[in-house]
Amino acid sequence: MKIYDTPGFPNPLRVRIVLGEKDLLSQVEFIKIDLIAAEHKQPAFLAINPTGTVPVLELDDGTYISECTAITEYLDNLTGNPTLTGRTAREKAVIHMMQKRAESELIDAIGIYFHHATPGLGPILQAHKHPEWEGRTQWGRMHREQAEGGLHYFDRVLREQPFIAGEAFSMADATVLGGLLFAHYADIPVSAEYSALLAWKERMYQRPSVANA
Ligand SMILES: N[C@@H](CCC(=O)N[C@@H](CS)C(=O)NCC(=O)O)C(=O)O
Repeated sequence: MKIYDTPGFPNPLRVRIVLGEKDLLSQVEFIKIDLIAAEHKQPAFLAINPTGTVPVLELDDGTYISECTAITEYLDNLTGNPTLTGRTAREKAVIHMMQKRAESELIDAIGIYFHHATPGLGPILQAHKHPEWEGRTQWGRMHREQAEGGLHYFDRVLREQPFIAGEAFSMADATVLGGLLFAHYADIPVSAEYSALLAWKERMYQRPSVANA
C-alpha cells in the first residue's frame, strides 16, 4: 500500500496514528506531497483525489481511497478485528457521531479559519483559495469561533469519559488529536481551563501510535 501525504500535517497525522494503532506502518510506502507548492492542486494529484487534499491511500490493486474516515475504515477492517471504528451497532454509531463532531466542530473548522482568515500555507496555495471572494476573512473567523466552541465541547466530553467516543480509543480520538495539532499551527490557544482535554492529550501522547506518528 502507498500513502500520499505530508508529514507533520493534521489530517495525515490521523491516518499515521491509525497505522500505528493497527501495527501497519511497515506495510506502507509514504509518498510526500508538497502542499506549500500546491502539488495537490495539480492535475496529476487531482486525478487520484479530485478534492485535492491529503492523505490518500493507494491499494495494491490501484484503488485510491481518500478521506481519513474511509482510509481508517479500510485499515481497521483489514484483519477482521476493527478496534477503531466499532464492532457493535451502538459502538459504530457513537464513534461515527463523535468522529463527525470532531471534524465539523474542530479540525475542519480550523482548516477553514487557517486557509481563509490567515496567510495559510503561503501565496502559492492561497491562489487556489478564492482570494477574490468578499467576506472570506469573516467566514474564516466564524469558523475559528466554531472551533473554540469545539474545544469547549470536547473538554466537557472528556470530563465524563476517558476517550472521545467512550471507554476505548477510536478514530474520533485521532481526529481530535489532528484538530489540536491544527489549533497549534493556527495559533488558536487551548485554554488551561480545558484541563480534561489537556490531560487527555498528555495521555494520548503516551500511546506509541501517537508519539511515533
Ligand atoms: N476531509 C479530508 C480533509 C483532508 C485535508 O483537508 N487535508 C489537508 C492537510 S491537513 C489538506 O490537504 N489541505 C490542503 C488544502 O486545503 O489545500 C480528510 O478527512 O482526509
